[in-house]
Amino acid sequence: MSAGSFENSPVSCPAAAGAVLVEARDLVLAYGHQVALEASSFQVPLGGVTAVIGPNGSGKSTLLQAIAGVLEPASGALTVLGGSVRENRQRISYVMQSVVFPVGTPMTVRDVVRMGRYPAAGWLRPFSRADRSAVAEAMEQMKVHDLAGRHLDELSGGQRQRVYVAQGLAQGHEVLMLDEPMTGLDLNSARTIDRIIHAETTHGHSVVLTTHDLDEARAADHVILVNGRVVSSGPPEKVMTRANLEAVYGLGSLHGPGPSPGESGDEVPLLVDPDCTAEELQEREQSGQIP
Ligand SMILES: Nc1ncnc2c1ncn2[C@@H]1O[C@H](COP(=O)(O)OP(=O)(O)OP(=O)(O)O)[C@@H](O)[C@H]1O
Repeated sequence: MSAGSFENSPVSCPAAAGAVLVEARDLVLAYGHQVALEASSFQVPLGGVTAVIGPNGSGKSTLLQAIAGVLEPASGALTVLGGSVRENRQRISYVMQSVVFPVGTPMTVRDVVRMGRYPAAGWLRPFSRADRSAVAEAMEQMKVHDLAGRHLDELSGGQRQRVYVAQGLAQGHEVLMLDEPMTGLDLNSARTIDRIIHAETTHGHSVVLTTHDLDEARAADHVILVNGRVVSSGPPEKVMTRANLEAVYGLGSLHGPGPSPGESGDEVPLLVDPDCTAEELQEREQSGQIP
């Protein structure tokens, strides 16, 4: 499914106007000496859905990891929820792109979802009634309660993805961060996650997700376009301009003869549907469907 909607309804419980979820100043992110995100300054508003888009390897996951406190900035300043990432870490749930448990790990769905409570409950404290009900509710929300006793190994990729999101929900949070939550999901699973995203925002929570689906990004409240740095950050209509998308996805070759957009001020007709996803465009380009 192209989520593309977040159920298409307005956020019913928006955060205070002007409130800020993330503030970055000259933020540089790196793995050792390898810089993944060059100096970038941007803001993310509190509340609603923020979509992080960009080509493969452009730094989307890296950016999420930094906001979630998994990766320390190499330099620059990063504040989340008005304070340091460290002090606000527990207010953020982070669901990785592909949580990797080694094959054969004897963990059930329930075990994995329960792990979402550990940051709050600690590893040693016995589970309280509130912990148990948070786990049960998260499994119900993500429709994995029927699978509670099954081992992770026995699940399909889409079912596993729903379990990981349930783990994030069980944590209890103000900010839910999802790395490519819709990738590889069938229509029903994608709808389930779409509904959750919508429900989160109606409760005044913020959702930050990465996606390759440009329709999904267009349905977001805020978009961050990355390509080794934050190229643009703002409302979708400001960020997802044809010029920006072409510059980042390198779609110049998709145009017919004539000046590049922006050179003449005229819109140049695209040879492909501008609404197709970046992945679809890449596939068509590779298969020679697009000159
Ligand atoms: N653990 C790591 N160690 C070293 N380099 C890494 C690591 N993780 C990512 N990188 C590099 O950092 C850059 C950004 O990677 P990142 O995973 O953030 O991209 P992405 O936009 O999320 O990509 P994709 O769309 O393929 O998921 C890439 O050049 C990648 O090779």
